[in-house]
Amino acid sequence: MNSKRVLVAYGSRHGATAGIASEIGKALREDGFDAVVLPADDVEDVRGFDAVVLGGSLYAGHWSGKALHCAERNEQYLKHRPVWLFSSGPVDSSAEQHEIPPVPAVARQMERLGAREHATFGGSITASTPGLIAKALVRHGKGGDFRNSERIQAWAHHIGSELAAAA
Ligand SMILES: Cc1cc2nc3c(=O)[nH]c(=O)nc-3n(C[C@H](O)[C@H](O)[C@H](O)COP(=O)(O)O)c2cc1C
Repeated sequence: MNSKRVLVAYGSRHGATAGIASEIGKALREDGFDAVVLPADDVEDVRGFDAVVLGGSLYAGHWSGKALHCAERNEQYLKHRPVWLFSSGPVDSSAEQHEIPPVPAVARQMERLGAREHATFGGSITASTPGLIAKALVRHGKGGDFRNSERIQAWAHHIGSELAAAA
């Protein structure tokens, strides 16, 4: 067991991003890290962690406010730790086809925190997603679960290898 503690925090409205965070946490635990997965709202202090992965879902071109506030609240400590950011959203295969850059607020956080990398993962809208827009999208055949476990796990193991190399 690697003694490094890694926080995987997420801002999610309906659980899709929480699922991605949980896969990242699982992959990091497989790599021997002590990975803890928490909703971004519950993160009060990151000082107990050696590294942080923070992600949020995209709505109308904006990153989750929960993830953004978590980054802002903890800025002074995140700056001194290795940080990775991710976004989740596209309900199509675009995230598989090309790299989707961070939206402007996330790009600013990358800069402020000196974050190592950003990744965009596909999102999910299914019949159980609440909200009129989500329901309409599903009705018109535009829903689906585009979270790609293989890609999520590969990114998490890549983070794990960077952290192990820095040991
Ligand atoms: C009203 C609405 C607006 C959305 N806007 C975006 C968007 O601007 N960009 C994007 O990539 N995905 C967008 N999505 C897709 C969501 O980001 C996707 O469903 C995501 O997996 C939701 O994650 P969550 O359940 O963790 O909140 C939108 C979804 C809805 C319902």
